[in-house]
Amino acid sequence: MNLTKNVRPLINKTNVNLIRQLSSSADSDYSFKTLRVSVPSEFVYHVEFNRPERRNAMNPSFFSEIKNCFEKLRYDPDCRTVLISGKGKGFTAGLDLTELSQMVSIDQEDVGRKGFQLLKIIEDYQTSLSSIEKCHKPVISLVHGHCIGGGIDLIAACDIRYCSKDAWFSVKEVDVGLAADIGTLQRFPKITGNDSLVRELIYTARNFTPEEALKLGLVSLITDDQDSLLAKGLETAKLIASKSPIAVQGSKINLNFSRDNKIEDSLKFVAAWNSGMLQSEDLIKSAMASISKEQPIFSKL
Ligand SMILES: CCC/C=C/C=C/C(=O)SCCNC(=O)CCNC(=O)[C@H](O)C(C)(C)COP(=O)(O)OP(=O)(O)OC[C@H]1O[C@@H](n2cnc3c(N)ncnc32)[C@H](O)[C@@H]1OP(=O)(O)O
Repeated sequence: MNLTKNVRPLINKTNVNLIRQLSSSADSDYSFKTLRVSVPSEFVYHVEFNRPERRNAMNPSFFSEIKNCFEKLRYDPDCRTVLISGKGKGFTAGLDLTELSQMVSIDQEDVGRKGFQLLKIIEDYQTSLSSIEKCHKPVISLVHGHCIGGGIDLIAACDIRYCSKDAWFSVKEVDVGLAADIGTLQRFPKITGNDSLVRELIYTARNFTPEEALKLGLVSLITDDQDSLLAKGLETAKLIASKSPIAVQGSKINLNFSRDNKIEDSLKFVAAWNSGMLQSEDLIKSAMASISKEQPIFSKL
């Protein structure tokens, strides 16, 4: 028996365009210069890099807007999950290279003072990308075309990564004369668990393919094209958004804690966490819905 025969696909190519048309822009709190934020479905936010003419290169406005955007999303009760993608030919070309030359030509004679100014810039950029990891809502990055340098730093701070067949990746920092300093060296090895290949990719800065990214565990899905990438991302986001926000956001917070701490400490953390959260109405609601096979409706969080 063909079990899928009578199941209508949630999303297909034709209604991807419909999704684009229907997705309403987020309210004015989310208006930015380098990002476009929309709401393609209830509780699902879509953050799109919006400098296609510069291949979505990451300039100072981009870093400050990413931080503002994800700090807002963190506590926005209308948001339960976030999609990130790039407008135009690719995801992002990484650091805006015109910035790099400005950064090193800081108007200070003294090397120590120059160093402290650079320290602030690096810390600000780190804080910007860490705001994605600190956002309580699961963040799904959707990579098409190029994902270079700072792009790897950024997707490494996301929860889930999908890409399309045309994607290509490069940890490019060594080629521009620096050790990556805003997350790749810290997060990428922990995501992939293949120290040898990770080091090869970092030291050589060579391009790598979606297949290699899949084998590494950097991405968990490759789609045929950008439309199906968006469709698949939205499908996963909608599924996550239909679950208890207490359970999903608690899971993200505990996964991140466990990654950075010992098992014994993480067990203590989740025990303390759940001694509060198990008292939530979401627990009974979810359990009852499982028995009655009905779709539960959860209050905003
Ligand atoms: C404290 C800081 C920590 C952060 C460190 C991060 C480091 C990094 O990210 S290292 C990686 C830097 N990026 C690169 O090396 C990529 C450079 N760009 C490219 O290789 C190509 O442009 C690309 C493959 C992305 C796209 O190629 P395509 O043929 O499609 O387009 P182009 O004609 O090359 O580019 C179109 C215009 O965009 C400008 N542009 C592209 N990338 C950047 C960039 N990274 N920074 C600034 N501007 C960029 C390019 O100059 C073109 O502009 P125009 O000629 O005025 O049209």
